[in-house]
Amino acid sequence: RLKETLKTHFGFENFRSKLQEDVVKAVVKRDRDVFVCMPTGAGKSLCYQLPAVLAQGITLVVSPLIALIQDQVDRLKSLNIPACSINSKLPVGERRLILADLGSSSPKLKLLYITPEMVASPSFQPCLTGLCSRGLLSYLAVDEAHCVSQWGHDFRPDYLKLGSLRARLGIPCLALTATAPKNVQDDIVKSLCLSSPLSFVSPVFRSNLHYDVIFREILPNPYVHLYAFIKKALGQENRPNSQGCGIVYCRTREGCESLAYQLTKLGILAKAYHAGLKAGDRTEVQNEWMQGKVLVIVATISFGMGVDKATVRFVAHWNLPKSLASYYQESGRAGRDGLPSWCRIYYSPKDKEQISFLIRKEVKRRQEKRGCEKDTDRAAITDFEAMVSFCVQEGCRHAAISRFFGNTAPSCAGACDFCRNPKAVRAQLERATALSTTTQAQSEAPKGAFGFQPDLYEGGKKGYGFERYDESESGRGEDDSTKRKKEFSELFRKQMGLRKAGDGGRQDFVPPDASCPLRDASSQKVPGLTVKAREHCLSLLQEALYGQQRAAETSRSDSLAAAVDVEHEVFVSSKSSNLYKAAILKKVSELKKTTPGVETTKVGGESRPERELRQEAPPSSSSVSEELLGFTPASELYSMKRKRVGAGQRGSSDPFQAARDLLGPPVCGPGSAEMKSTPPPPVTRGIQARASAVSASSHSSSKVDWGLNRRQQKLAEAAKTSHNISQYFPKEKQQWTLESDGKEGGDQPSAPAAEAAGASPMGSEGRGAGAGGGDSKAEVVMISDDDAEEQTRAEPESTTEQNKREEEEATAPLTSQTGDVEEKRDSSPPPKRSRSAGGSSRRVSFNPTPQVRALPQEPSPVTLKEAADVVVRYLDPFYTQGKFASKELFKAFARYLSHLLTEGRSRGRSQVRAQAKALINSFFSRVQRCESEADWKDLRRARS
Ligand SMILES: Nc1ncnc2c1ncn2[C@@H]1O[C@H](COP(=O)(O)OP(=O)(O)OP(=O)(O)O)[C@@H](O)[C@H]1O
Ligand SMILES: [Zn+2]
Repeated sequence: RLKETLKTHFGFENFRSKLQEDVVKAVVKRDRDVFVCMPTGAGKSLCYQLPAVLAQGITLVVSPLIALIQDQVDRLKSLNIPACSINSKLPVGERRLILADLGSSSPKLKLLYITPEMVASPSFQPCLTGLCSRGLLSYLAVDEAHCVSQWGHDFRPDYLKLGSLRARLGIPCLALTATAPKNVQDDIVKSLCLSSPLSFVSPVFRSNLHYDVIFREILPNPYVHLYAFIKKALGQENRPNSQGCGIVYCRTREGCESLAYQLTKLGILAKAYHAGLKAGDRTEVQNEWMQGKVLVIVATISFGMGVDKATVRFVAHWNLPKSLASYYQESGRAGRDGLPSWCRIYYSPKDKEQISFLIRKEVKRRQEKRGCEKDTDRAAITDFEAMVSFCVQEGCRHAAISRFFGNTAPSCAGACDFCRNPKAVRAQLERATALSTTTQAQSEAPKGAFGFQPDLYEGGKKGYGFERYDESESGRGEDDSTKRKKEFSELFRKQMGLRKAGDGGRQDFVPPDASCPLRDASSQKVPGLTVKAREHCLSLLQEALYGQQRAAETSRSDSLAAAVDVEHEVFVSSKSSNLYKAAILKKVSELKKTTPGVETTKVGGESRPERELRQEAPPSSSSVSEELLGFTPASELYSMKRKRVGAGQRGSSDPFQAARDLLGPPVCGPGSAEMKSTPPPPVTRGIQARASAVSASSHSSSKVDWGLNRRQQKLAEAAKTSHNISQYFPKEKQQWTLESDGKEGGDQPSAPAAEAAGASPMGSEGRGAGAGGGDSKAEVVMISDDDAEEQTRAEPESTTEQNKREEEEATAPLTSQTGDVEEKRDSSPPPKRSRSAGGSSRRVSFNPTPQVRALPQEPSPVTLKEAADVVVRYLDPFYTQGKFASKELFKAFARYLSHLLTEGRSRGRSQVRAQAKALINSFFSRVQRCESEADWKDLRRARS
């Protein structure tokens, strides 16, 4: 009967192994709990899926990742096996249907997949209790069961709740894992309350996997080395059309992008995959890889769980994995078809240092958070030590893995570099040692195993700084962030002090975590500025923005995206760590000033994070020096508001606010030494402040430009003599009046269009924080990189990990274009703008001229954003076809073209569309593949 079901339902003639058969037989008996530890790809899923099909009732399967679940459910559905999942991403309609089936007397469903969080969620309890009381549950299967163990490499606190679930359900339980050493196995049995389970544990050894380790630092050109390895592994040297493919794991998102680029440049089409990509992009890349259109995927560890591809011929690790257990799992994705496959680590001692630092940091943070130490705290350290040992040892790699999992050393038969050629391994080690001795000439000899200083580690629960799972860190309050900051600085100083001892100020930049959302996260452009400090500043900005945008119902992820932009803007224009911090601080306080109903815990008139930063910021006089150095104080920047850039500026903000500002007290301190000695009248200062805002927004950070255009000068003159300056705001008045009418919408794109353009909920208004119509800066921001992407690939991001977006590219300065745009704005009619309810209501209170409502509306020309929309749409297919050497180039080109199309006289939409199409087509008829910006230097001529 088993064989028959295996064939009719799963299409397999036989069990994959005797072990698989034995497990299935034991499970269908239903008289014992079962524990299964089988290598990756051994066919564990079938061990519960087949019994589930045969059983009366429903099998509840707990799995850690929604993506993994989705994959399994899709596979089962394709086999016509009734399976589904209830999770947070499920559309309401589908959820209702599933619950209806589960509530019926004889549900059709055979397998119900859920995450551990869902199992524990109150909303799921009635359904669970109903199923249980009606005796409709047949099995509880716990996949990736090592997540229940605090000794395991992927401990997941919610898995701990499964013990009580198991006791409550009273049905046979099956726990499955591929990566569980003895202590983890014991922990699983204990934590899941398995009662004297039948254990099926097969050795981890997979003879078809060939392991080796290459010391990256001694290679003349590591990229070329990797390229050669890939070529060889894919057999392309001899068989150009072989079906194989491979994975390169990188620790950071940035690393993925640049490595994919390097490989593609060398001739192997490789694409990056990481949580910073939009969901749609990730799916696209994964599909292309699954279908063999892209041979190499360069991914962070967010890729691979549940990916069942048999022909993975190699798995390379460009960076050191966090533990030997995870390495076994990740490398085990190779050779699932049983054919020879290659697993390589590009080892680097620098990498080791950085990762061990991150591990220690995370360990310490968690310990402090918990307030005590635990026995399991050392697990993270020892697992990482085992990983390092695997790389730097002189011994069989397979034996190292087997020993780690408690198996006896297998007969490797040349399936690792050491067993194949021990001399070469030794020679490599010697060369690496010699190299490190040279570079660290005077430095203190590292203590402890593999250069660690064990007493510094003091254990750790689970964190490595780059967890696999999307574990929510919600609830981390201000207190915690303060603590983290302190702890980080302490640990950092201590570590760096230790490392620097005697080595003459070696580079001590701590690299970003894999999930670091900062743009240009690895850049060391600002001396002394740490990634951590930048992250902290980002969180302050995000909080401020979130508070400000709440009225517009902007989500946290959007405020993060906006914060990333602002932070990056400050970062690129800062020359020292202190100036950077001061600029951030000002931005934060400025944002808070404009936040309706600010909810910050103020201590002594200042919020805690602000105070904290201020302690590190330069004295207040620095604002003067900042300006002299070319920095514009944030109070003048209004970067998150629509900036008013002088009267008549198209789409500029509330005229009354502007007038009030202009006539009121000075906005900020003096802007230059010259101004300091002869302060101009307030109105001029107000305008100057705005002029400086334009200057800053144009990224002309090297000088403060006080030049006013004619209109602005006129305005200043008028303001000196009269308070009636409204004549200079006719268009704005019209705009304001329409807005104050309470109409939301105006010229805003329709909802789907806005979404497609990346405008919802953080499109043009989102970035402006509901503070007014679009100005030139806002327009520039609008077609900044992430918007450009969103225009074609708008997809909601929902998991925590997905929301941690990383913006890799620096926003191009666009200085010249900005100037062009501004010129045009002066003479072009203002577009109507929608604004948030919050923004609108604030302005209504200043409305003295409702009668202006009747003013005729002028037609709105195509805006920069709309042009960008069009451009990206036409350009995207070319990008997809690999016609751009990099994503940066694609974006730069899109930006350039958008500006080009909106330059000069205003155009209608269809005109812009036609021009964009013609220009792009003619460009690619001349240029085979866009390799540099020089390729489009003739485009302007082509247009004219
Ligand atoms: N009896 C069988 N005959 C042939 N193929 C099988 C058999 N059982 C399972 N497989 C196939 O083996 C592959 C691996 O199975 P599965 O995904 O269950 O592995 P796993 O042990 O869960 O691996 P991982 O630990 O990586 O999740 C799948 O493509 C599955 O369809
Ligand atoms: Zn070996």
